[in-house]
Amino acid sequence: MRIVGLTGGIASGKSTVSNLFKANGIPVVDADVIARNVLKKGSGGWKRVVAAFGEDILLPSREVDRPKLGQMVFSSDSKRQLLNKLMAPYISSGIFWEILKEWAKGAKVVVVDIPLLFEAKMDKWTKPIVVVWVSQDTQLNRLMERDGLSEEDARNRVMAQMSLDLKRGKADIVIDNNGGLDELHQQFDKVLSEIRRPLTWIEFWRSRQGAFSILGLVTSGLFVCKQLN
Ligand SMILES: CC(C)(COP(=O)(O)OP(=O)(O)OC[C@H]1O[C@@H](n2cnc3c(N)ncnc32)[C@H](O)[C@@H]1O)[C@@H](O)C(=O)NCCC(=O)NCCS
Ligand SMILES: Nc1ncnc2c1ncn2[C@@H]1O[C@H](COP(=O)(O)OP(=O)(O)OP(=O)(O)O)[C@@H](O)[C@H]1O
Repeated sequence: MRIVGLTGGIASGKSTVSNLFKANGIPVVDADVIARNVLKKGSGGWKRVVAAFGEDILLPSREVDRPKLGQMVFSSDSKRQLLNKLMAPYISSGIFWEILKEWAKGAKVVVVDIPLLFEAKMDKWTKPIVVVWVSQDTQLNRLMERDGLSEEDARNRVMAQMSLDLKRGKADIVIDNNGGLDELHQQFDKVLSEIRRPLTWIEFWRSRQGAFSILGLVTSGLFVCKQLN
């Protein structure tokens, strides 16, 4: 199986690109969705985060007040690192299980959309790595517009991540998303054909089909040996 890493910065356009993958029949594992489930009321992650940050971060429904927690962690490095440390094991195991589900369904290619792919050092598990890049001005403008944030809050969120220029340097494929959606679609078509190229042998052996082939080979090898003895 080919595990494609999709990353970028906040509001650089990862979800827009992952929707294009889904529309083309490629399954996407979304780390933001997994992280949201980790904070669902009563879950293990919720308990650890409430124990560390206090009940002040809860709404009357006892769900986490996400904007409030966001305000806290994006304006304090130490609080953000604490939240990352508490949630990381749940997020990485959630990603692992979602990939395993796709493997069991027989997917040959899966895209994992992880905003903090490099920061969390998960890049070693994915190949190729696609970075959705925009200039900092475009990023801030799109973030302020989409989430209704002040410039200061938007900057805090952008600064909480590795710079997009640094991520761009680590990419196998770069999507420049500064232009309009038409330009994005044109670049996406090229990325799609790259992602769909035939699997390498290693990727094939990692797929469900490959694993069953190995099992079949080993079983028939054992059978032949038994007949010879
Ligand atoms: C702080 C929280 C509650 C704020 O929730 P909110 O609904 O406002 O934002 P949302 O979850 O939609 O995230 C939006 C974007 O913020 C960025 N972001 C989220 N968490 C972090 C973080 N810890 N460090 C840097 N950037 C982050 C990502 O680019 C993400 O796509 C939430 O982001 C969270 O639980 N973060 C910690 C989990 C995490 O690391 N998520 C990233 C998945 S790898
Ligand atoms: N090429 C484009 N032209 C204009 N607007 C765009 C383009 N690409 C994305 N956008 C808009 O920019 C905003 C951010 O895009 P998107 O939500 O896909 O980013 P993201 O990287 O997934 O963000 P996050 O990290 O917060 O999940 C959205 O409002 C989206 O509609």
